[in-house]
Amino acid sequence: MGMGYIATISFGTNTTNTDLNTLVENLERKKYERLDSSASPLNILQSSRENTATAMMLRKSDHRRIEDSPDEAGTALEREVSDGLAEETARSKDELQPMMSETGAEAVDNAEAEIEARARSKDKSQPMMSKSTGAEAVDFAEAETRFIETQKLLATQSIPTATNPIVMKTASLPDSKRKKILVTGGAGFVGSHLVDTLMMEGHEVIALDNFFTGQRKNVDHWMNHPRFSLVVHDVTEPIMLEVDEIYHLACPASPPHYQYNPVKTIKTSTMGTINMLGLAKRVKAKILLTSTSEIYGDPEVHPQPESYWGNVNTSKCSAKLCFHPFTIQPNLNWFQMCTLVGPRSCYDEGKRVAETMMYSYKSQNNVDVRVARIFNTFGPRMHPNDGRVVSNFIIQSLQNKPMTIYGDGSQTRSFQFVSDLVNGLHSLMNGKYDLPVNLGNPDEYTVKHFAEYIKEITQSDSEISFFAGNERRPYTTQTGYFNGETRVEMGAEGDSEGRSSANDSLF
Ligand SMILES: O=c1ccn([C@@H]2O[C@H](COP(=O)(O)OP(=O)(O)O[C@H]3OC[C@@H](O)[C@H](O)[C@H]3O)[C@@H](O)[C@H]2O)c(=O)[nH]1
Repeated sequence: MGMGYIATISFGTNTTNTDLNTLVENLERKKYERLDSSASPLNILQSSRENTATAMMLRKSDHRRIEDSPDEAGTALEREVSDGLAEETARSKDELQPMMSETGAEAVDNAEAEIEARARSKDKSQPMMSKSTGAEAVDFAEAETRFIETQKLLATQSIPTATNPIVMKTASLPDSKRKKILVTGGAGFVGSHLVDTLMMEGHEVIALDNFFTGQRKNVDHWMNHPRFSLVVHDVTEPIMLEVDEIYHLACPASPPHYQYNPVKTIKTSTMGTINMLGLAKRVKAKILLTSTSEIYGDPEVHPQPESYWGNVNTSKCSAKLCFHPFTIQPNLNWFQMCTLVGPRSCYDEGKRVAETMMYSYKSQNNVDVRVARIFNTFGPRMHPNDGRVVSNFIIQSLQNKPMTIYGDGSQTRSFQFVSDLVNGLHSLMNGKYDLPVNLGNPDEYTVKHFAEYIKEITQSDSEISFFAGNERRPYTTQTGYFNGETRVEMGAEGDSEGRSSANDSLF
């Protein structure tokens, strides 16, 4: 290889029939938990019926805790909480004690302090209540104990909700190892899975989202957790936070979503990235940008290594007349958009600028940067109306509606499972390699083949219909290693800093 690196990462979970089958199940909303592949970090989220039941009961009782009904402190809890719950709580306490994190301990300290303060204020305002009968004093002490137990439980696991029935148990980390991590786009499809991983590792996580495509329900299960914060904010506006790491994911990624408001999309990639880089510079945080395979444009090199310069459309749509369905929208002048610049320009050019910003801040301000170029990704929490090919075909086939192929279906894609992507992002952030890295799957399908495949596994009666379109681009990561490990293939000459060692393991 001529110069520098060719760094290509591939992952252990192939896009197998099993993955696709399970995705179908997800979209049918049958069994969320079965979606996790064995390589997935989510496999430690196994839902235990017992824990779910316990936590749900605790949640119920927690809602009635002391500050919610100060007049009934203790006695209400005593009446409401069943003996079964008391037993479960005691058992949970034993199980969870070794997992207690510093933060958990802090939460308990706070809870104890709060209870003391409330008890003191009760002494002053309602002396009769605390001192009149011994029975009430006992009630209060028991309520206090239960409240502390609840806080301990909260500090080590998520609260199941109707939309997220899985209990997520977290690890504990000492202060020295626990990081404060910002995930922009943290309530989105990929962002929320990343949040899960970081929370389970025991870090303090701030998910920042403007809810354009993200959804609160994706992080609902962390909402009462003492180490989690959700900030509703648009990255195009600056924000002051103190963090150690920034995963900058915020940007609509599905073509219909990012083309819906192209000006907003380009603002998000440019102003949003500047704002996050400014924050990283100020607080000396490491920052990872999620870029895209689309920065390669309509690639003439296939599959694409990171060293490829790309072939981005800078003039016009390549079709004579574009009827790409997602461009025909009421508030979009689709004809004008398709004839002035490439229909994907707002996204692919935006991400190219964002990458340039990352390396400018690195060279000029010494910001520690990482850049991941993400290829087509699917998995749980993908919105049914996401508009990307995987969810479109699955929904259409399940509903026996025509499956919409844009163009002749000869364009190719590789599809990666979301947990593999999250593994890759996490590894990239925690490794030393700081040049752009492709994150995807080397398995390649034509869109037509993929439609037939989905039709077959869903046993659908859908017709496969072809729409006029301008889609030619093939996206597939250049295959490096594909043996179940995350590896990098390196050029023999190494880079400017002298890193070489061919076939080094990256992470
Ligand atoms: O219903 C559909 C949807 C899509 N397609 C086609 O299927 C192919 C894949 O399209 P998708 O909408 O899934 O998305 P793309 O692969 O083009 O980009 C996607 O993956 C790379 C990411 O970086 C991008 O952010 C993401 O949008 C395209 O050729 C598209 O035209 C159809 O034929 N029918």
